[in-house]
Amino acid sequence: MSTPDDHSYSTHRSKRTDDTGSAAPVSDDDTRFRSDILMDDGASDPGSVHSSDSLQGKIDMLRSSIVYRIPYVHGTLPIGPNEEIKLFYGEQDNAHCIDLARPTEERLNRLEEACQPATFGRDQKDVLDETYRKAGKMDLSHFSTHFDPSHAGILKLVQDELLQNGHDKLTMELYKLNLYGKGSFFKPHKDTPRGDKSFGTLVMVFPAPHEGGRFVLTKAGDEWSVDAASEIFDSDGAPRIVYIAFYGDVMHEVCEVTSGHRVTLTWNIYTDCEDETLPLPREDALAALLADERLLPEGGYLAFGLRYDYPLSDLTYMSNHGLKGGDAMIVRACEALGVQVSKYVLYGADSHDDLERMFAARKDVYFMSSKRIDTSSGPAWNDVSEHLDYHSGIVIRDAGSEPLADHHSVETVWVTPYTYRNRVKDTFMAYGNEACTDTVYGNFALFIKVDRKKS
Ligand SMILES: O=C(O)CCC(=O)C(=O)O
Ligand SMILES: [Fe+2]
Repeated sequence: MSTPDDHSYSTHRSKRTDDTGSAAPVSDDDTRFRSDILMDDGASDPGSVHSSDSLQGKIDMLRSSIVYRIPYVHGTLPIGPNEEIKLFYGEQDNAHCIDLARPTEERLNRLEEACQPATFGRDQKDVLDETYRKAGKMDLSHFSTHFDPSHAGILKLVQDELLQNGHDKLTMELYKLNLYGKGSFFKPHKDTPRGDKSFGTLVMVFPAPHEGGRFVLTKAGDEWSVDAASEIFDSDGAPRIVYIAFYGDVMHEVCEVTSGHRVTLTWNIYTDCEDETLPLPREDALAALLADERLLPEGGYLAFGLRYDYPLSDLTYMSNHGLKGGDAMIVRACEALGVQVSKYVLYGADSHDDLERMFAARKDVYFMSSKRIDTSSGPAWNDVSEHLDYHSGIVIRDAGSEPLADHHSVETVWVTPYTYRNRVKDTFMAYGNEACTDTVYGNFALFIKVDRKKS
């Protein structure tokens, strides 16, 4: 198999961009961000340009050094003139073979007939709903092929782009064949994570002539699209394969195929990554900020909202080394500086009515806890705050904001916006007229403690 000849980026339509002009995710519906409350150096307007010497300038510098990369890689693989990509399918005594390098229409029609209607996962069930996904599929038990994307250099390329390292730490497993005839499509969805090591998906589109079937990816307000139909033949008409690999938390869609056959194979990508394989951080920006005594003069926390979704519902048990992209860069920067970074769960005014009352509905105040509220055991509580006090939760508020009247609170500077994407739901025992269960919601974020020991 030939090696990839390009991995150009496809059409990119940024719905929102940050002030550096990059495609970094910025404040979204699921984030809140107040960089306007840092008052000690007078830099209060988040839209203004801050000198690199100002405290706000240093915070901006750190934020922009945390690169949230394009969450997918895409390109084409040339197919040699004598190369065949044989795919066998069918039953004993009724087996067929199709060469996916140069499939004829007749063979594509036969393959289409052998496919089943494609189902998809909804509420932990496999459902058939042709208003959501109309396509043919063939499970692995019904076909086989010698084609292996890692031999074609794809594994290395995906690692370099999505893991940003040169070591072999990802693995791929062939998952399915999909065939989209005229009128077929798959509406926006995220792929079901297959275990804790789930990293993403690789889709390969083979050179079966078709029109339509654009592949659209969206993440944090940005949108990209790959028009494989126009890429499966080069300018001389030679066939090639189009590949698209993306992180598991990227929403994607196959637009309607208007003619021909769109044939894809998909692979699940798994990670076994260790910390040394993760992206290199700009630890100097973090060092400069931490060294600035104007930052949190009374001590407090630097906080970072998580920008990626994680397959584990309980991030407590996931090591920091399982984080991705820009989230992983924060951890690497801290490790390079010997600074501890911790994941905490935040419970705010929107987590529970008790907290809304306690925090006077303020959106910048949270109970911060190293543990999720323990649902399974323990005594019943009069209210959520007692519960959190028991777990040594501390109250944080945005730096420079009004202290709370009834609770000691610690100042926090958010470097990247708080997000609601890794939300946990816990039930606990509460006292009412009768003992009953109650529900509280929390979100994970990353924190660096800033100590200011007074001499
Ligand atoms: O066939 C494709 O292009 C993508 C299919 C897909 O998204 C899936 O099977 O989850
Ligand atoms: Fe998918």
